[in-house]
Amino acid sequence: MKAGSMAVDHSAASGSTAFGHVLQPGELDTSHGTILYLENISVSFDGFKALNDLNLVIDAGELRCVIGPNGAGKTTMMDVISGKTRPDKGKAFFGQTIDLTRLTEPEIAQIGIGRKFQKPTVFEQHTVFENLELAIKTDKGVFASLFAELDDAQRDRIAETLRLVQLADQADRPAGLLSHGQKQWLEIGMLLMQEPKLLLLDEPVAGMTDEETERTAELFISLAGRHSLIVVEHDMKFVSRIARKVTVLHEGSVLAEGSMEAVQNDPRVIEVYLGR
Ligand SMILES: Nc1ncnc2c1ncn2[C@@H]1O[C@H](COP(=O)(O)OP(=O)(O)OP(=O)(O)O)[C@@H](O)[C@H]1O
Repeated sequence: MKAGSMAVDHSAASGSTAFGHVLQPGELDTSHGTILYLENISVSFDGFKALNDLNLVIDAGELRCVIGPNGAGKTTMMDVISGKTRPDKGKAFFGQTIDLTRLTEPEIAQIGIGRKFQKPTVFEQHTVFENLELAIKTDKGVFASLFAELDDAQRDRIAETLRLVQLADQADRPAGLLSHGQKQWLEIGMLLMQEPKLLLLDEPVAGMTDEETERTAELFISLAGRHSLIVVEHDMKFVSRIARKVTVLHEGSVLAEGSMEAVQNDPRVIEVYLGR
């Protein structure tokens, strides 16, 4: 059967893209160019609105920086996207069709949203290579995973990821001996083994040296396009280095959005955040 006719046969049930690829139910549909769509999201904690009618649209392949003062709602926003916190109201869609508010945290990780928290959580006793190996085979226990044979494709993927996160020369070292920055890259590598479409990165360069920060900037720029990234960060030098579009949160909603230059010169942003 030709691809075109398949698209016609199944589109009513599962949707088809502009290029005739047939989407299975639950598969990510970014055919309209959007990977994440948040509309009027509100989250309250004991009556306090941590998010207040938040709207955010992220394009497929985009690298978006999110900044804002302490308590602006950045972490809460990441919690909503990753399923850790349920919004009181609003819409949250991954691609055109996947309603994130109906999925659990593990289901959201499974469909391709990978989250990296501020503190690295690698397996310190295991080597860098083994950490990536474990990340590939999360369905098995640690010991079963280490004794199961990797196939050639999996070995190639680990080698490619090691190169990408600049740890190829550290592959056989225990992860516990890595620098703080290297541990962060390893954890990003572990996330990449899951082939996420969207990466949520919470203060990724906190505690890094200037050189590590610069290498992280290069890494994120190289990941954009193939992945979409949302980076929450207070380090403005880093944000200026990687930013295409910046979203400024304040009191649970978007205060400003645009190029780094535009938000830096926005008097409202200067007043609540950058001028402090
Ligand atoms: N589980 C919770 N219970 C009660 N209040 C909460 C909870 N989580 C967050 N908050 C409050 O919601 C507001 C937003 O917090 P959030 O952590 O999202 O801000 P943030 O922008 O990430 O800040 P920071 O830059 O300091 O990390 C804060 O006032 C915080 O105290």
